[in-house]
Amino acid sequence: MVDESTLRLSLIASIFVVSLFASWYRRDPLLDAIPTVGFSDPILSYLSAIRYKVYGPPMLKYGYEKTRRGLFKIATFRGWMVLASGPELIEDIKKAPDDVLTRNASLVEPEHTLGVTDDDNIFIAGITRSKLTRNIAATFKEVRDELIRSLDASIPVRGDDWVKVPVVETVQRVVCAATNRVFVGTPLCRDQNYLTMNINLVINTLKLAVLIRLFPKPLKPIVAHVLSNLSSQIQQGMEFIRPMVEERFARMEEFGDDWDDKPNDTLMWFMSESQGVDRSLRGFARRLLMINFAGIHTTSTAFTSVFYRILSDPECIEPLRHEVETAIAEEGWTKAGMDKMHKIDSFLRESMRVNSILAVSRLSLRPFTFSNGVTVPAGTSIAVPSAAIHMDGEIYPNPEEFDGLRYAKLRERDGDAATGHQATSTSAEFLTFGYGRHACPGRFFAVNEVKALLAHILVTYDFKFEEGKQGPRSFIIDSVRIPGKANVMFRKRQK
Ligand code: HEM
Repeated sequence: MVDESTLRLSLIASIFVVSLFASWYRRDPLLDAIPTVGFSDPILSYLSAIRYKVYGPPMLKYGYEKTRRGLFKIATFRGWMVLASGPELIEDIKKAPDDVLTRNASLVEPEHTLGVTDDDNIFIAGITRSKLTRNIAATFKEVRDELIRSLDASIPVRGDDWVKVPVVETVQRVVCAATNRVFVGTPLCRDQNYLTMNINLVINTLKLAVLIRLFPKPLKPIVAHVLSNLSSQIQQGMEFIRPMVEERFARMEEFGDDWDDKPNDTLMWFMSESQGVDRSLRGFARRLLMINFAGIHTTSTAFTSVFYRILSDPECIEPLRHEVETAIAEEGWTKAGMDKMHKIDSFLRESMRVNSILAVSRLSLRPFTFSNGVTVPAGTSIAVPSAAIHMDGEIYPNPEEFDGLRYAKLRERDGDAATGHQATSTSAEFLTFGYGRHACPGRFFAVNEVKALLAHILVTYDFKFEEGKQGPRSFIIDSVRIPGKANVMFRKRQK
């Protein structure tokens, strides 16, 4: 008897083999005009695709240096990826309308993995850009309360003793709780099962996306249907929010747009602003999963990476503490206080600079012609090799050196009016948050949260890597650099 999982695997393997052959046939001569890093031959290009999985950043750097400010292509398991650099070509991508270059078919295949539609995407980005960002100062106190509450539970320091804390898992939980304080409020943001669901969602989605992406478009829904537990995920999300949604709808019915203790959270914004889009419980659950997906893992990764850098260079700790204490003395624990922390901001931006790999990933829905006259066919992945641009010595002096104060010094030189050096600033030369119309709308919230967490840890604890251990090696999952796991020793700060 063949069991069900063997049958599923065989089905997937057969679809995969058929689609590989199909994609060899589908090579478009338009792409021949673009230089290749690795093999151009359709069959050997699969070797390059394997190589790219292991040596992505050096291959991007090689292509960038060979074609400076031009185009090159690399074979990946989902076909050719065209890499564009230089301000003009990046501007071309930025200006292209969504029905020509879409970001929806992005790395995580949101349509298949999270069941997210184009309308959902536009709606979520809009709420993040307007409501979430405008409420950063107003919700700061809640976010900070939740950060502290969650840290206290995860770092049980007593007396002067050191305690060992697994950083990656702890940061994910703390960030998830604090962010969800603004997404769904209390008590749900403290429900450990709810947090676990959202943390696992990222990992499950990434794993599923890696598989789905191996298949051509027509086969993706079939593969997703066979492998995904999407409907049970959404169902779970619905059960968590059902009582809140029912109660809030009842209030809206009774009092209209406003009532005394109307919550100021993302679920409420979703409910109040959703005229013309799906207003079902399922729709709200799906969008909450999506915004958690967009915000939790990204923010935790950004925090963990910069925290490891600070741990690796203990001499920077005192100046950073001093900055926090000065800013808090002037502004208190507020968003204005966070805005005064230029050194912390600079460390975070520098950490994001050195960790970026690919940016502005798009898929061409129609043939797309760059301003240099080169056309790519419909169905081509296009991206910007940020790993190479962020390491270009003409843009960043001593690019290989991690200089935590790089941007703080530039801000001091250029004065406060110069905004281009802040962690949230995007440009064709700093691409961690993307660039243009779709640049991350959650970046202002995320940067503020990372700074609040870092500032609190700096002034509350002493911390160091375990005796004899150093920062763990990061690894790459599909163009995203993930910090490795490590234990960090914490104790109450000794003044
Ligand atoms: C350090 C943390 C974060 C990083 C590094 C990050 C990075 C990104 C990147 C690279 C994009 C794609 C941009 C493009 O393709 O041009 C993006 C899009 C997006 N991000 Fe973030 N993000 C972070 C945090 C957040 C948070 C906290 C939220 C929401 C609470 C969020 C919501 C979104 C949304 C809704 C989009 C889609 C924008 C659109 O399609 O127009 N992100 N983010």
